[in-house]
Amino acid sequence: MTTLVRERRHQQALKLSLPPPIPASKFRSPTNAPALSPAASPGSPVIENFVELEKLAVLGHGNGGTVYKVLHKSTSSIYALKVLRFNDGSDGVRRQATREVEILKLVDSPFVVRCCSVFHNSGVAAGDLSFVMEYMEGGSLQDLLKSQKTLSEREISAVARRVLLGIHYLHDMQIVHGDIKPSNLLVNGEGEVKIADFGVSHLVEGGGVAWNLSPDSCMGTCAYMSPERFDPERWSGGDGFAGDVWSLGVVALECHVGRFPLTGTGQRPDWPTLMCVMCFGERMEVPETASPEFRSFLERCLEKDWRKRATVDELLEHPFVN
Ligand SMILES: Nc1ncnc2c1ncn2[C@@H]1O[C@H](COP(=O)(O)OP(=O)(O)OP(=O)(O)O)[C@@H](O)[C@H]1O
Repeated sequence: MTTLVRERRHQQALKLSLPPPIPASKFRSPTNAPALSPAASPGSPVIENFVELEKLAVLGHGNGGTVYKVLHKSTSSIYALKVLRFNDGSDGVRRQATREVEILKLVDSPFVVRCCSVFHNSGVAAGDLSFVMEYMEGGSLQDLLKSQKTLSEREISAVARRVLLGIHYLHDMQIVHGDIKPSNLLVNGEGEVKIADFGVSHLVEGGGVAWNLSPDSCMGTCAYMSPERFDPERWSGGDGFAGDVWSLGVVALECHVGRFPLTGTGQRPDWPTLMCVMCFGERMEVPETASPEFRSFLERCLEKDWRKRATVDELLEHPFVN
């Protein structure tokens, strides 16, 4: 039996690419018709049979699943394979998987990690569901922060711009990502950041998103969730879209300070602590070490009242990302 070991990445410092600004208008796609099958990356084959893949290493573990580095034998191309396992009673994981498949079938953007194929019951584990995805060899922004601790404002600006373009694309398709956080922002070999993981995403059908949230139902971390998701009564619900902007603000601030920014040093971002941060005090503190443009960007993302928070369109025009 072969034992797969977790791949050791980042032995050399990873560099984020700092591309020249991309005109936002280039990626506006209000009339984009959804694709009907999972999007393959341009030029890459659709993988039709699971046996064409050979597992090489474990890339990471998430809620209910494992991600492997795999080789597509006939083309010698490398992909990432995410396997979600359904044990008896794991309704949450099943719901997550169904949602993820529905949404992956719709998306095709340079700012979103591409899914090439989906397999049901591939035999990796009982009742599993597997996604073959574009391999992001730089790992996640979380991995990058572990090795580099902080990013420069130029790097944060490049990350924020790509995430905004990705969120813009998704929102145009009425998709709320709902889980923007460092471990869901992946980096490819060119240092480009893309959005991944649609496990808690929603397709909005009129009237916004009704999140069913409680400390128990919150899958993964709640740390990047917006005030209106924590306390819908106080903030009158929210439309879902503004929550992605809040999460981006938390991520950008984390890249600057080098640790989760909404709680004190060493304090766990658990439900009661976060609830206090969201409910007390009017404004989020942004550090004076940030430049005026960055401070202004953060303040517009971290506006507690979602109706006053910046929209993605507004942020795409903000000097910090231009
Ligand atoms: N396409 C990919 N290419 C390379 N590495 C990946 C890819 N997708 C995921 N990974 C790695 O696998 C890890 C686990 O990913 P997964 O999406 O299962 O969970 P997560 O986002 O870390 O956590 P959660 O399930 O709580 O959202 C990621 O943190 C990342 O390091």
